[in-house]
This record gives sequence, structure tokens and C-alpha cells, in this order.
Amino acid sequence: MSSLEEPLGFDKLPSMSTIDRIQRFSAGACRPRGEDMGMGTCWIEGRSCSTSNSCDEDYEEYTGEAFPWRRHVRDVSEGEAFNRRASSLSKNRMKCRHVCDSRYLPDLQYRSKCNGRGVRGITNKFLKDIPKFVKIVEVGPRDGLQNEKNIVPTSVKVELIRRLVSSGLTVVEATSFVSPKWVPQLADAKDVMKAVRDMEDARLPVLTPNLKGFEAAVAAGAKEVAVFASASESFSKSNINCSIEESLVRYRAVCAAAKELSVPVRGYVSCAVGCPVEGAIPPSKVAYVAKELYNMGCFEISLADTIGVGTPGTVVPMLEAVMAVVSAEKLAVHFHDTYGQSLPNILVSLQMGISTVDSSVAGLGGCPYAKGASGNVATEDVVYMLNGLGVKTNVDLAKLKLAGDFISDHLGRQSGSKTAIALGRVTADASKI
Ligand SMILES: CC(C)(COP(=O)([O-])OP(=O)([O-])OC[C@H]1O[C@@H](n2cnc3c(N)ncnc32)[C@H](O)[C@@H]1OP(=O)([O-])[O-])[C@@H](O)C(=O)NCCC(=O)NCCSC(=O)C[C@@](C)(O)CC(=O)[O-]
Repeated sequence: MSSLEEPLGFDKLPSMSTIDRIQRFSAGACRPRGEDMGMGTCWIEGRSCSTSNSCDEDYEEYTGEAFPWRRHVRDVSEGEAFNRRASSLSKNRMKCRHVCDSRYLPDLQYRSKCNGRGVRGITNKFLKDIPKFVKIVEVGPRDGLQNEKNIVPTSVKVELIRRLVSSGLTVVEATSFVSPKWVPQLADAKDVMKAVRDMEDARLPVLTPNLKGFEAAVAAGAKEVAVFASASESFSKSNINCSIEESLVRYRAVCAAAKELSVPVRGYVSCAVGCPVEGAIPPSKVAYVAKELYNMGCFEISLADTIGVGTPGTVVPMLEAVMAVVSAEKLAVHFHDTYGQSLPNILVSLQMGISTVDSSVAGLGGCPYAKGASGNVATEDVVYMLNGLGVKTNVDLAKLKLAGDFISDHLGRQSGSKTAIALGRVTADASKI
């Protein structure tokens, strides 16, 4: 595990070259792998603890830190102390050091905490239900760019998708086959799809509001689509110009056509917490729409806090209601970050067993029909948090940040990701060393 993927102050970094740091940011470069390092098990105590032996060894090194996930980077001068501790490590640990090198010492300190009896209970209580792997659905090229004032050239969209896929994201929502009169920003859907359709290693779903959009998407090479309903009548009307029930009729037709062609369909429920017009939305309404989408054949239902008003206090009851009718493994969460609540909302969703999270590189996004809503939670911030929790995503944070820099540079503004900004500062500092 790269310590730079975890919460810490960049002023505490040991000296090293910029390139070293960039490599350390990368989840792929050195992530905890329970299977091959024999250490991921203590990573989140309670989910798995590989060998009681190693835990006992570490127990002696317990430093009494209250929050085991808050690791600190040690200064290089602490190398000697590290070497002493390292010599007592088990074989598996040696393997880890071989892969990660001594700068990953903070892991040792962390692992030691998993043996503190009191801390173990606390860690177990809060983190035991968190999945080991989270699938991230990147929605930046669609949800992000649909809201840009200036239309982004097709070539930039294609390059963004390429970069996102090469960062390890396996699902990247590419564009929407909607009316160009309604969303002119994505009027080039056909060209985008044609350019990316043969991209390997990723699924590239597209939004389709009706059969016309579905047919156009398939003709352009889309192999997966998404339909988008709402739990708010007002939002349904303003977003897709029909009632909830009318939209469900359209989506049944899309699902039936998709089934014929074996095209998987994802379903969205917008306004799953609140609506810009109607205010709070009853969880039972969200559950109803989610179940309808699931019953018509959607393989996954993404619950969207379109205007980003949810907090864990409103998200938990909403999820509880939906999970009573659609199981957690078929659900995804989609948070806009208007009030900065996305990460706590994602955390409680994970604790409730959800393992698919939508996010948008550089925090791009917003819905043209939900005024005041800000972008989605930034993918970089989600990956950083998941890395800190020891949850795998297979996303390389360094490459992801570069994809975010690419689109932010094009848009001429700073990234909306706090992680990307912080990592950018670290890199800038490193260049002065
Ligand atoms: C649904 C419609 C089309 C209804 O729009 P409408 O005007 O009611 O449709 P219509 O059937 O009367 O057709 C009007 C015109 O649109 C054309 N048309 C009809 N369908 C299509 C199509 N698929 N592709 C291209 N063109 C289409 C149709 O051919 C016709 O063309 P005209 O004869 O006037 O030249 C329109 O309201 C629309 O496109 N809405 C899309 C809105 C949108 O994309 N919103 C943002 C995405 S949703 C979202 O952001 C929420 C989400 C998913 O991110 C989750 C969250 O955060 O909440």
C-alpha cells in the first residue's frame, strides 16, 4: 500500500524523486494484496486476519494510536528502527517489503493495530461489512460533460475515455443517445461511440431515454446501455418530458429490445433523496421505481442523489427501503457532491453492503435539468478513500489523476477533486527538492 494513497500531510513525506512519488500514488504500483502478500487480511480486521502468529508479533509493536487507518509516513531517518522491526516480520511480510520497499513501513505500524484487543473491536464494528472490492462506474465523459457550457470536441472526449480506461477503470459511461436539442453537449454521441467501440478492457455503457436512442446506440456500436427514471414526478417531467409511469413504459420497451440482442441494461433512479422542486422524496417511492427497473430486466440499479442533498441520515433509510426489494449486490450509488456529503454517503453505503459506486473524474458533472446541483463525487477522491480502507478497485490513482488533469486543463479550470489537488501539490513540492 502506498502511503500516499492514505490520509496524511504531504509535509511529512520523506525525500524522494517526483517519479517515485507518482509511482507511490498509484494503486496498481503497490496495493495490499491479501493473497500474495499475506497482509491484506489484517488490513481491515475482522474481514480476515491471515495468521495469528503475525498478529501476535505485531501486537507488541502496538503504539496505541486511536485510529489505525491514520498512518503517518516516517522519515527516512527512521530506517534503522524500521530495519529492527522488519527483521521480526514473517516470511509473508518480507514478500511485501520486497514488492513495496522500505518506504511502505507505515503499513507495519498499521498492521500492528489490528492486534490491539480494544482497537480490534472498534475496527471490526465499523469496517467489517465493507466489501473487499468495489466496482467504480466512471460517469465523467457522460454525466460530467453533459453539463459543460462549452461543448467539448469529440477528440477530447475520446482521449478522456481512453485515459480513464487505461487507468484501470473497467466501466466508463461514454455518452448519451438523447435528443441533441435537449443536450447539445452530447450531440456527437455517434462519433464518440464509433471511436471507442473497439476499446478493450472496459465496458462503455451509454444512456438511452427511449427506443430511438437505444437503436441509435446499438447501431453506433454500444454493447451496454442505461435507462434513467426518476423517483420525482417533477424531475421526470423536466428531464425526459414524461411522467414516471410513462418513462417505465418506455424503459420496458428498451429492456425488451435489449434482451433480444443480449445487451445489458442498467437503470438509474434520479432524485433518490431529494428533488429540486418537490424537496424530500419518500424512500418508498425510490424503492418502487428501483423494483420496477429491476423487474423489467435492469441488471443493476444506480440510486442517484441528483442534487447532492443527501447525508448518511437520509441515505441510510433510503437504502434500507430499496434493499428490502432489490438486493444490495444489484445496487449502485451515485452521489453528486453539492454539500460535500458524497464520501460519508459512500462509506455508509459500503457498510450496508453496496459494492458499486458511480463517480466522475475531477468531479465533473451536474444535470442540465437540476439547477444548482454540482458535479459527481470525484473518482480520485473515491479511489483515495477506498485505498485508505484497503478496498481494491484496480484503479491506478496516478494515471487517473493524469486523466483528470487532462480534462481539467482542457476545460481551463482546477480539478474538482481534493485528492487530485493535494497530489498535484505534492508533485509540485517534489520538483523543488
Ligand atoms: C427523452 C427525450 C428525447 C424526450 O423529448 P421529447 O421532446 O418529449 O421527445 P419526442 O419524442 O417528442 O421527440 C422530439 C424530438 O427529439 C427527437 N428524439 C427523441 N428521442 C431521441 C433520441 N433518443 N435521440 C435523438 N433524438 C431523439 C425526435 O426525433 C424529435 O425530433 P424532431 O422531430 O423534433 O426533429 C428528451 O427529453 C431527452 O432527450 N432528454 C434527455 C435529458 C437528459 O439527457 N438529461 C440528462 C441525463 S439524466 C441525468 O443526468 C440523471 C443521471 C442519470 O445522471 C442520474 C442522476 O444524477 O440523477
